[in-house]
Amino acid sequence: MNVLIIFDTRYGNTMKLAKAVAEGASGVKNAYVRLMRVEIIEPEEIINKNDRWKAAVEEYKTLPLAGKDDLRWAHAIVLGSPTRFGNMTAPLKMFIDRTSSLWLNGELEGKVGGVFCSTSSMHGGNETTLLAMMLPLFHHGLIIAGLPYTTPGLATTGRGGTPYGPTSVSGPMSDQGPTGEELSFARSFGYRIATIAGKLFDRG
Ligand SMILES: Cc1cc2nc3c(=O)[nH]c(=O)nc-3n(C[C@H](O)[C@H](O)[C@H](O)COP(=O)(O)O)c2cc1C
Repeated sequence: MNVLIIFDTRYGNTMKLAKAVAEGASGVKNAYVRLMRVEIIEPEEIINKNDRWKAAVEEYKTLPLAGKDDLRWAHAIVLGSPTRFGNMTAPLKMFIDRTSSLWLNGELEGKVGGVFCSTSSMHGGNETTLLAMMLPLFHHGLIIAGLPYTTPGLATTGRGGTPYGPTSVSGPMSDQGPTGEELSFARSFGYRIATIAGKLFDRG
């Protein structure tokens, strides 16, 4: 069974969450995991002006670009994004907006979906970004899974981690974390997504 994780990042926080989601998903028997990126739309000189963007984007660029065939390949599709004004980033939205042909044919219907994100502030879009990312997944007919409150620490977290999906709160300089607990939520989420996809699709 195939798990596709597509995400965007600039400071690297969402990338750390994405790797933890991938790690969790990989722990499920018969799970094949692809960690993929979307297009970078800023000019290189803008990225290079910020040393931390530059370092994170250098690593991000080594990941393969996601395309429509990857979406077809997947039994579970997980989207991750930094929060931008309470919403996902433009490059991730642009990627989604190019999937109309799949939507027309209902090609993604019945697959498992999930979302994760990173914000600077606790209440600056942590949950709205997750909900916004769910909307196109619903339009495509995916079956959305979140993170249940039996996940250790979720009911008491003072930072990231929501029942809608894992998150991190990176602070005003975007340089804090993800914490060990935020990463453990991301791993649990990846494991859960792959487990559900396995139950629905694994015939092995
Ligand atoms: C243009 C822009 C808009 C942002 N908007 C928000 C926001 O609405 N709420 C928030 O908490 N953080 C906001 N941030 C901060 C990022 O969401 C935060 O730094 C996040 O951790 C970045 O994730 P990344 O490390 O994966 O790039 C914004 C950052 C930028 C550059």
